[in-house]
Amino acid sequence: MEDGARLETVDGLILGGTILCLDEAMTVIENGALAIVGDSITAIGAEEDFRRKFTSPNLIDGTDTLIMPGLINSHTHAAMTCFRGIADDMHLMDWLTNYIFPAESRNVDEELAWWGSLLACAEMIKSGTTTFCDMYIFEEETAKAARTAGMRCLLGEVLFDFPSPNAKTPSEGLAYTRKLLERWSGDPLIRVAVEPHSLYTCSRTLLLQARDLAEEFQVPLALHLLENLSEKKQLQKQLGQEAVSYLEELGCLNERLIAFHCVCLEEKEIRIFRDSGCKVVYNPESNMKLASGFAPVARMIQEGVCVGLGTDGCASNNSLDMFQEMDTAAKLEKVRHLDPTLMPAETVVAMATRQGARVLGMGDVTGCLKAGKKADLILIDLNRPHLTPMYNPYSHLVYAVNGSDVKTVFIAGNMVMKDRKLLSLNEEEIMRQVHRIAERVRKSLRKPA
Ligand SMILES: CSC[C@H]1O[C@@H](n2cnc3c(O)ncnc32)[C@H](O)[C@@H]1O
Ligand SMILES: [Zn+2]
Repeated sequence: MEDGARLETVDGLILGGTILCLDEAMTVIENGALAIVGDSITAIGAEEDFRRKFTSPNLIDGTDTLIMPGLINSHTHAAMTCFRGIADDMHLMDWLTNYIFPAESRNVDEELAWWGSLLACAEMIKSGTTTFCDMYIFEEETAKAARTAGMRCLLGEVLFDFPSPNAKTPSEGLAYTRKLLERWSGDPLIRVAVEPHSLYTCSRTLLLQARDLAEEFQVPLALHLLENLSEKKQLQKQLGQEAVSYLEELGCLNERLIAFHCVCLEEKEIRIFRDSGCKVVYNPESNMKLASGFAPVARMIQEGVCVGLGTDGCASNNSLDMFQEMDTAAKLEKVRHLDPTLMPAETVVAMATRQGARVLGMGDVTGCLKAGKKADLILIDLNRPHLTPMYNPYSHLVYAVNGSDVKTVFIAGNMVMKDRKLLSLNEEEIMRQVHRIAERVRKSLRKPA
């Protein structure tokens, strides 16, 4: 519009700041501006132009901020915030079978799933995550919590051969998943996946039923895969073949498969994953803490596998801060191969945004800033000593920024945090409730098994 002409009113308008679009061209706009209408971005451009074109009742000053797509935590177990620090410094199978599974069977109920998921949402929004992929127990509670928080989510009830606190049999787990799929169908923020836990906890029959359900609803099929060498060896013995060839035989290898961890994926299997469009989520902090090993992440990316980034749950990380995860993701491959050129900052930021969205089947919706995409974005405060000066914004995001530098967060056009104040959640009340739940968890640990 020309000077003097009427300004167009938009629902939200950010003026000023450096915008990182994270589109294919990795567009960066200095002194940028962004307009929001409804749940979507309608325009991105120069501050100078936008001041002459737009006005809004919700004007945000972006000066001295980095504006980027909200981060995507592609693998977590949200309600496990209630088990943060419950058992550390042990091997995966010891940790899982002797500590985590028993603690879960004694304590996980709808109440824990609800408050634990709300706490996770609070932690994630406060550290810049706008979308997460979840696997846990009583996922209806997680869905409702994410909806309350205003977060975008792909989630699924965990499926096991053995009873979970929510499903006495695998059939009950599948029926619960079907209900989730039906109930949340068409929701603007919540999507449902079918999520068998792993190849070592699910029978062939259960995996085939899970595959069929995912096929029927055309949704992702997500599972833990080859998390460490002992799992690989156990599966070789149990199945008489490699895990990936077993998944191939079961007809699970397609563009809807999401495999978490993949520490022990071989070269040949990386190419099979690429050719069948399977997606991978890299969890470096969990892999380090449980000493699971080094996933061949740089090789997967070089070969063209779509790889996202995830924190895993709060009992194996023990934080949901994706900035911390990006820092580790960038450094671990460097030290492993003694090659500092591996996993450059731009690649890691793309994993936590655009590629994460593709992994979750949401590439058309979120993961980059572009007109037409949903307005899922964060503003990072640069006016801080540890972020001064800034030569390269990607370097800053990976090596210098931490979650508490996130100032303001929009998801689907709604402001869910402003100037570090959560607008969709009551942080104090959530922490109070989780303290209360932790008391009963603590007592249950003192009882003999
Ligand atoms: C995640 S819901 C199902 C089940 O998985 C357990 N779990 C948490 N983290 C991991 C991991 O890294 N590998 C395997 N299983 C994991 C969780 O405690 C639940 O019981
Ligand atoms: Zn996990």
